[in-house]
Amino acid sequence: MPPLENSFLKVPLQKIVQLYCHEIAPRIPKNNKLVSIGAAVILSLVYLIINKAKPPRKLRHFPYISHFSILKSTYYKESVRDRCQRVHIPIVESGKSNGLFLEVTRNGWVLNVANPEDAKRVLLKHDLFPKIDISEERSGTLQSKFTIRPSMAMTSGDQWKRQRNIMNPAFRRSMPVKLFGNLTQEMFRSMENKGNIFTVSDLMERWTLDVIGRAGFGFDFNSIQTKESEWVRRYGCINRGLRDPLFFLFPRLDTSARWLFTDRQYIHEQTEIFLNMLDEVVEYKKLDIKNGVADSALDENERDLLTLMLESGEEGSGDMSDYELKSNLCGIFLAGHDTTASALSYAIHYLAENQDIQEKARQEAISILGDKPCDVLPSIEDTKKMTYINQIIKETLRINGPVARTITRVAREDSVLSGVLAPKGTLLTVNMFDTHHCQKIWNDPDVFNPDRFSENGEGIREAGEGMTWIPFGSGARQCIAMNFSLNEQKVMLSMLCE
Ligand code: HEM
Repeated sequence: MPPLENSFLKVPLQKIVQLYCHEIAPRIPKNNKLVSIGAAVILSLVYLIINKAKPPRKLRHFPYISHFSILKSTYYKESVRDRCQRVHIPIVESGKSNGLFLEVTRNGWVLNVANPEDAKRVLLKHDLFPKIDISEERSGTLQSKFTIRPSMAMTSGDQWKRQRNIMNPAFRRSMPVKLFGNLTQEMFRSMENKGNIFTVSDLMERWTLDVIGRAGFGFDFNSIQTKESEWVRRYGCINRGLRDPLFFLFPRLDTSARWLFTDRQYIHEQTEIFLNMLDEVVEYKKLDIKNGVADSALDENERDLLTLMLESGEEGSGDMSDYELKSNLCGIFLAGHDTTASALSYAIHYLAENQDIQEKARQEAISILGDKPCDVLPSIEDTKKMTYINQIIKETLRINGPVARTITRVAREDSVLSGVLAPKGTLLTVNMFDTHHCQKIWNDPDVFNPDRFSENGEGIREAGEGMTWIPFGSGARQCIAMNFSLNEQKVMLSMLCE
């Protein structure tokens, strides 16, 4: 199938030879060997570059997006979402692609899967489509120190299964709604006396950082109170380092050439300090459990995830080394901080834009929490009653979910998707953003409408043939903290609306 943009890339070798023989060679002065060889070399190079810009032969039956389009996107600093909207959606809706198309990434050509039926196949068959292993290629980088192996989110097969078995019970038991509520109150208090103008995304980032520190391993970043605290600065510095596109695209710069970048060296030092702090926290938690004093004053669902994970290991769910534990804490941090902060910021944005929806949400919050002048902390039972606020959260995650596509998978065998062969070794990603914005699935996909998720709304089709609403992925590798995050959001939004 032809490329979807820039047909100049479709240049077969034959054409290049013809071009040389008919157009260039006759114009070269006779016996000028140097010019002839030079022209031939330049043309061969052009051919090689152009050919490199195409997917490998075994994948060329899929439509593909050219390198040029990626370069353009990078040049204009387009966000992943804007890029999906501008480039992907027309392809997905064109009818030519069946929601399957190739795009080049730093891992190579990746098949984007943006139709619900194939998404279901890829996500449910996680043994056939495991996550790719980038640990070796990224070894020694900041990314590998903080996020990659051996954390559960980045492993596959038995290593993943063993860790998930330990973490599942911990996430099932943990639902610290009191903590969410207390921190929301703390946020309201911190807003008093600070004028009337706030940057919502900043507030949400600080709130979710405190939530994840306390709920993750009982550590108080104190970010709501002050941005200047030592640990907030340190974590901010690491986060900045992880997002730096230069080192992300060229991992070698982060290892053998790091000596050239003093700021990068500083970020690595800060990361080491952060990781040492986690080592100490794990040590203390283990001692507390041994001495029987771990969070004993708290309700079961309010205890931190690290304690619950350690207990779950002791109760026979399996073993996790200290290194794995630490790496999972980092994973929980990264997966759980910005995601929920972004989801909440967008929810608040849509509520501000749609006053009628905001009023309906407020009425629901009042009917559940009451209308007293003081803040009421929602209980787990209360969050279950928040049907309309839940619809708002689901619609926000559909229209602007924080995770646009899954981590890259690899086909372990020849597989057939929508009747087309994806040979063994094909890299794939399920593109949630595209699925969530496809007109074939959703009416007016760019309109914010929480009623899609009412009892008879179109969003309920997710339970049907394929997977149409998948902001948390699906199957065995679905986000382990989906309920945790949904309740976190319900507590914040209901208290804010009330
Ligand atoms: C709105 C909030 C969130 C969204 C939209 C979200 C989305 C996702 C998605 C799409 C995946 C699957 C990725 C894939 O299949 O490649 C995932 C996995 C994961 N998420 Fe979340 N997430 C959210 C919040 C959280 C929070 C709060 C935590 C931790 C407290 C968390 C921890 C994880 C972990 C550990 C995994 C890996 C699961 C596994 O591989 O078995 N996420 N998340």
